[in-house]
Amino acid sequence: MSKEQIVIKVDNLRKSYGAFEAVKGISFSVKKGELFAFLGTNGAGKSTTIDILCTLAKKNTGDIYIDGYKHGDIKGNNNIREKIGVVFQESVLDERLTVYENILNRGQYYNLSKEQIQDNYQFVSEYLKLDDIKDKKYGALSGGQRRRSDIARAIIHKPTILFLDEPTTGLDPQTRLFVWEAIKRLQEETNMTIFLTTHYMEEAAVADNVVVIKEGHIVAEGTPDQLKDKYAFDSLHLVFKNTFSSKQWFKERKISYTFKNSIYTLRLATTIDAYDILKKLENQIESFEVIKGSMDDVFINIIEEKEVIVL
Ligand SMILES: Nc1ncnc2c1ncn2[C@@H]1O[C@H](COP(=O)(O)OP(=O)(O)OP(=O)(O)O)[C@@H](O)[C@H]1O
Repeated sequence: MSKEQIVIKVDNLRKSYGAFEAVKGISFSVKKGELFAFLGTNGAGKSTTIDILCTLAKKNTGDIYIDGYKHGDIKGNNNIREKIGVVFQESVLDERLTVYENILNRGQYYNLSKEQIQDNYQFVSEYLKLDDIKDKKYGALSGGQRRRSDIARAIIHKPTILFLDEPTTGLDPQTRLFVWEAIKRLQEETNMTIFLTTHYMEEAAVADNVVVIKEGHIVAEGTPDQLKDKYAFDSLHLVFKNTFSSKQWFKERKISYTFKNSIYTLRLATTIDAYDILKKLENQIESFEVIKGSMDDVFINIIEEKEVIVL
């Protein structure tokens, strides 16, 4: 299937809790097979939006299409549930059952045949490496093992779209990497669309597309590179030898900088521009560091409403 096919289309979605409007008319679309990162500060409206898309909560107004099905009526919502898998922040597996039993039960919920469930189990077990935990009770698992089981359960019916609400929060770095690699493999090898919320910007940095919401409004969207161009910058940090009159040097050349804790910071259009400056100053420098603009900068600058002007 074409990468350009739209699998999620949201138009002017609104959701209120009583008098409080949590989602204030957002519109966006997600293409088939992409890793889509839905970002925002705590309370921005991410979980509310996911709950609505997954048919677990009602919207107030707005049009939503998921994998071609219209969201909102019973038939459309039932069709949508067949096409999606969801991993919530809080686990929904039965603590008293084994991993295998939990996943099998879920397969039965989708009316899959025994053979189909077995085939699909092999598929999810390979991606989430379930062999060593298959017969363990879910309640006895570590946080990382639970996450692997949660994801496996969510994809036992091989959905078109997998919704992941902060899938790696609370995991140690090694487990986080393991879970993350499984998610990326699912996307790349099976063309599953991944709809992700995360507070880890290094995960957002490898997304195909990013939407950032703040207080229920979309405040930025684009590819990570597009967002970096607009909201982040590369910089050069310089520490000079005591003998060098650095401020005078910059003033004469009309170069802007910030100065803090003996470090001069210069904004760069690209990291290569550091080379020219370093060559001119090579005998005066005590130390230097070239720093690439990151998704952390992007997120902070978007939330603080600072667009970056490269000097
Ligand atoms: N059931 C509810 N009743 C009333 N207000 C709610 C309810 N659920 C969420 N809210 C409010 O709606 C807003 C959006 O919440 P939501 O959980 O969607 O944010 P979020 O972006 O997912 O945050 P987090 O990153 O902390 O998970 C918040 O102000 C929250 O307090």
